[in-house]
Amino acid sequence: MPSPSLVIAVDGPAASGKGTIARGLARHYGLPHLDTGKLYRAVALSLLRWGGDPDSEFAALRACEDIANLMDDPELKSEMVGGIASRVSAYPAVRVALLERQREFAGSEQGAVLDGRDIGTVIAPDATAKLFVTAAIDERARRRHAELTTAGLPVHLEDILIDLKARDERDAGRDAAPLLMADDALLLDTSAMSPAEALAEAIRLVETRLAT
Ligand SMILES: Nc1ncnc2c1ncn2[C@@H]1O[C@H](COP(=O)(O)OP(=O)(O)O)[C@@H](O)[C@H]1O
Ligand SMILES: Nc1ccn([C@@H]2O[C@H](COP(=O)(O)OP(=O)(O)O)[C@@H](O)[C@H]2O)c(=O)n1
Repeated sequence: MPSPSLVIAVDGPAASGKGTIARGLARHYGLPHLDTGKLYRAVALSLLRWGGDPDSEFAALRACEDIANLMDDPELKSEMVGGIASRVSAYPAVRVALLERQREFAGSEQGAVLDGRDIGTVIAPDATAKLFVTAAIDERARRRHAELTTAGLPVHLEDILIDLKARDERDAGRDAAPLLMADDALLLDTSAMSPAEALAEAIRLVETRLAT
């Protein structure tokens, strides 16, 4: 049985493997998992479907009202939606609109695993264990390319690389909750690891936190 309030924060840049690790940690410790990137992607998709302007904070805020039925939409995975998500997620009003449900999830009595960009810094600053997952940009681009190709989306590796670099810069450079490694986070570079090796190392790092 997991500790009743075990909360694990997993942050990192796009396609670093944080979602795979977060899902694996949730399975290992028997905890519920929230992929917070899906919330921002759903806002982006809602905006796209309705024809709202991503340059308008007001339009992006309106798009937040209409995301419940988009959470399992296959189009969420596209790099186009990811790119718009990284633009609308820079708006403070959008971050505030999505804050409470993430805090509630992180505060659940049964504990939780959340992955995103600002989990260890803003959403769950008191998390039991914080991991900052990263990987070399070329490796991340290869992984995302393989993922999207397997899903049947026609994409070019060079375009993915350009998109990921732009998204990294936007996510790290914004004023509102930028992508930032928390002071007390543990770094996990998965560049040369298989998914199974990365999960084993993540469990080892969480255990070191639980032991202290
Ligand atoms: N260590 C790894 N080695 C190779 N591929 C990986 C590894 N970790 C994840 N992947 C694959 O890379 C893609 C992106 O991983 P994901 O966990 O979704 O990243 P993120 O949540 O950081 O965007 C997925 O297709 C996943 O299966
Ligand atoms: N906690 C979070 C999660 C995602 N995001 C934004 O949402 C975008 C999509 O997030 P994601 O986690 O689905 O992206 P990937 O890492 O899976 O490519 C990111 O580029 C961020 O701009 C955020 O700002 N804060």
